[in-house]
Amino acid sequence: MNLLIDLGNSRLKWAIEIDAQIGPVTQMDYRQADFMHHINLLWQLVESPNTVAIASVSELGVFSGLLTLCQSLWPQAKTLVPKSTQCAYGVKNAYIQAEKLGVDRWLAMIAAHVHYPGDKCVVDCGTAITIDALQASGKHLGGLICPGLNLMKQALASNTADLTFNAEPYQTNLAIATKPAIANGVLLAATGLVEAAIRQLDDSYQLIFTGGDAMTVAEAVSGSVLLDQNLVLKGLSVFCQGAQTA
Ligand SMILES: Nc1ncnc2c1ncn2[C@@H]1O[C@H](COP(=O)(O)OP(=O)(O)O)[C@@H](O)[C@H]1O
Ligand SMILES: CC(C)(COP(=O)(O)O)[C@@H](O)C(=O)NCCC(=O)O
Ligand SMILES: [K+]
Repeated sequence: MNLLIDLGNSRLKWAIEIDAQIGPVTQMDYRQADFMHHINLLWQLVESPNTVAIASVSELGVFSGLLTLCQSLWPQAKTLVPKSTQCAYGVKNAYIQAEKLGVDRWLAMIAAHVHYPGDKCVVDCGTAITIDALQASGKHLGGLICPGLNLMKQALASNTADLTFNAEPYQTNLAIATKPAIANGVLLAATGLVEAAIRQLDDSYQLIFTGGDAMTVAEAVSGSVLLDQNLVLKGLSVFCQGAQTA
């Protein structure tokens, strides 16, 4: 049994994996004041995992706090902290400095390569939206980064006098009031980015969406899309299996 932990810039996602099957995913806001207490209570109910695998693109403090907690709860567990490298599990990193690629992007690409055949374009709609093109062979062609939906709305709210953050439903029509104008504007910024990226690629590339806003953005993108909410956790699972057979 393994514990898989994905620490993004907004949320912590974790799940138990048994025999390469990932169980229900728990999502938590780690910026809440009682977060450490809360996760401690939840993890006390988890029987000792063989491996704890952590992917973090978040602040070092949160990551090391979680690592310390895991080590105190399950001292026998092996800790796995995958890093982006030039090549792993058949995927070849396009970055000039391989280690600079976000490890969540790296894990999502590895999972996409292992679980889906053919050329693909992985779109992670989290705090940031990231896009990575990957040939069927595993060759990464490169990627793009832009602010995610929440971040775009926050940027407007923080840098203008009259705009406020809102939770208006996302639609694609032209709006006749401020709140939907913002919501629909940021959604179309995201879909426009994805559609512009996919236009640079051959028709063979399949879009695969993951991340908290995957459904929202995928629904508004034209063409065929696949949705897999757990690509980063699935990438961690690949690393756990690899470490067990190594
Ligand atoms: N309950 C929620 N709490 C926080 N963000 C949410 C929630 N539901 C959807 N979201 C959206 O999901 C995004 C975070 O997605 P996620 O994949 O968890 O990001 P990250 O990996 O960067 O932490 C937020 O920017 C927000 O737009
Ligand atoms: C681009 C990211 C901020 C995305 O983070 P997320 O939205 O998943 O929290 C993260 O993958 C990161 O910090 N990457 C390092 C820079 C890069 O990938 O080029
Ligand atoms: K992420």
